[in-house]
Amino acid sequence: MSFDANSADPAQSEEIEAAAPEQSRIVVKDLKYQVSGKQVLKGIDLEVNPGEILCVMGMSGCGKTTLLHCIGGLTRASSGEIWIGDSQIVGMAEDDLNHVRERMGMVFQYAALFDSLTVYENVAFGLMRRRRMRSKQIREIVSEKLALVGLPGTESLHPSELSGGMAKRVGLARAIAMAPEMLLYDEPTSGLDPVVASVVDELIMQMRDKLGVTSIVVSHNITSIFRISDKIAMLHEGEVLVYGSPDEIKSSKNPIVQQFILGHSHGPIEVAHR
Ligand SMILES: Nc1ncnc2c1ncn2[C@@H]1O[C@H](COP(=O)(O)OP(=O)(O)OP(=O)(O)O)[C@@H](O)[C@H]1O
Repeated sequence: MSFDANSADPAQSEEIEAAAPEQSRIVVKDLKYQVSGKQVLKGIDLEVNPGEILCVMGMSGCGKTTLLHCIGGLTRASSGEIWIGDSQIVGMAEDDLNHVRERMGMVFQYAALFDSLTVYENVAFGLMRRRRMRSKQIREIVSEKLALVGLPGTESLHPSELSGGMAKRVGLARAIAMAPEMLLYDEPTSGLDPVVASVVDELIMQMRDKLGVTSIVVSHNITSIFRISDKIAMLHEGEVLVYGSPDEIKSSKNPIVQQFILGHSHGPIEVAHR
């Protein structure tokens, strides 16, 4: 599978070139989220440099998805700051937040496709709503993105005809069709066999390497995390337990970190060096 950034739609390429890299820096300061009397996020501090991949790992229920949804503007944090470039989105008015959301793509844990729509209509959904594009142009983008995720020619299928892995990849095609500056992934490889998981890993890295996309990936997949990340944060009970490069995390002396890595790894951990 290959990806040719030059073959991307010209309108999209212009948009990417126009986007200042600093505008895709993500900074989280003392972020708190409380719901039903429970303090889910207890003061998170994180930073993702433009064009880097941050992987967020941690035990089930530690707050990873909540953090991702706060950053993506889907969940309103209780307090603290989230900077997307020079926009601080905690407490931001809905209209302004919509503009920031348009710069981010979300890949959801369960694909979140519309069951009544075809694959084509699912991937084209955002393009038809947000851009004044000719239908020929939309068809070309959809076909290009489906090929990119390894699903060429699946336009006419319905979600019920897709395997879980295919549905995830359609979800990814839908997110990248919008040429986002930032991509937020929730468990992009869960439920996928190792071969398809490594294809998804490659795609995430291609989005960084070819298009400079800034990414946050919530994952339990240790092999994948150490393969793709520039930085890793481990959350524990709503707090950042450790944050650093893959090498730093791998050599952390923290027993919770070591236990998590060993318990979730299915072989030797390879740290990729760019
Ligand atoms: N709207 C909500 N109402 C009540 N509890 C919530 C809500 N949102 C999150 N929580 C609670 O916050 C905690 C963290 O949830 P979250 O989904 O962020 O965890 P996670 O680390 O992503 O877990 P997993 O790895 O299992 O997906 C959980 O205990 C969850 O039940």
